[in-house]
Amino acid sequence: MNRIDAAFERLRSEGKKAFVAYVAAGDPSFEASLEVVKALADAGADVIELGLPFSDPLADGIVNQMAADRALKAGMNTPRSLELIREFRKTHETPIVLFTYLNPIFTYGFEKFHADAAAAGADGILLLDLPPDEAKLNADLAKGEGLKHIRLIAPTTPDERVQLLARSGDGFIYALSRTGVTGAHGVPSEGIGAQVAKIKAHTNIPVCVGFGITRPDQAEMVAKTSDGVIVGSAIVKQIELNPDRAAQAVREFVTPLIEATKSV
Ligand SMILES: O=P(O)(O)OC[C@@H](O)[C@@H](O)c1c[nH]c2ccccc12
Repeated sequence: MNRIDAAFERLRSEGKKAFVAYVAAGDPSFEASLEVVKALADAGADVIELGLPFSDPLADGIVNQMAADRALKAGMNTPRSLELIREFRKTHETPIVLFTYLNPIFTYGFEKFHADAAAAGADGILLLDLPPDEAKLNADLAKGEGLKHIRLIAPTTPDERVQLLARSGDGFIYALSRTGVTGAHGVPSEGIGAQVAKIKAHTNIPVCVGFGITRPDQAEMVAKTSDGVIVGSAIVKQIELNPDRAAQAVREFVTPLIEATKSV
């Protein structure tokens, strides 16, 4: 069974909510990033969203932009990102969603990318700038390789597209807590519960919420009204601030966030 499905099945049977952690592959270096990803898994993250660094990350705020930049400067690219997953898989089974934009995988080659990502040990893909209407090829390739195709739904997504996205969703739905780019600005509001309910009217797969979650009290609030909490920039900021002890800093930072998510 796909590791993402297995993780959510386990969480459902335990009555627990998911903690999904995002970092950029190769930030601040290949070796340090591998330690960070392992630290996230060891701290209890249920799913790791691994960003394949891209030079023009249009949906990312400054913290994630700088992380992608650090990774690219350290020599990260698509083959090295897949290599990082392969290394991680030697010791860990935590599911990995490979997040990126269309350009890097267009350059790499769609077919080769899906096949190589699956062979490396990825479990899902999230292609930010690929709308569902244009996604047939990638969705079919993902399916053929046993990869979950994760869909994003924004607060501004019109109702008929919420339905389309929710029904074509696979693994879990990523619900954005607000509009704009990734980062700490703009905290999630209680209104997110209504958005999650709207999505759940069309699908039985889990709905996780991300964007702007930085503190345990926010994680707890979001966990109460959804199936999982996604945190990115706040974790990435720890890498930025502690490049020489990134894994340890990340582990210390996520532990209370995971506890808050699991307290619900
Ligand atoms: O950084 P935040 O606000 O905690 O949001 C999660 C986010 O970083 C991660 O899921 C992600 C990284 N880049 C993205 C681009 C679009 C959507 C989501 C993402």
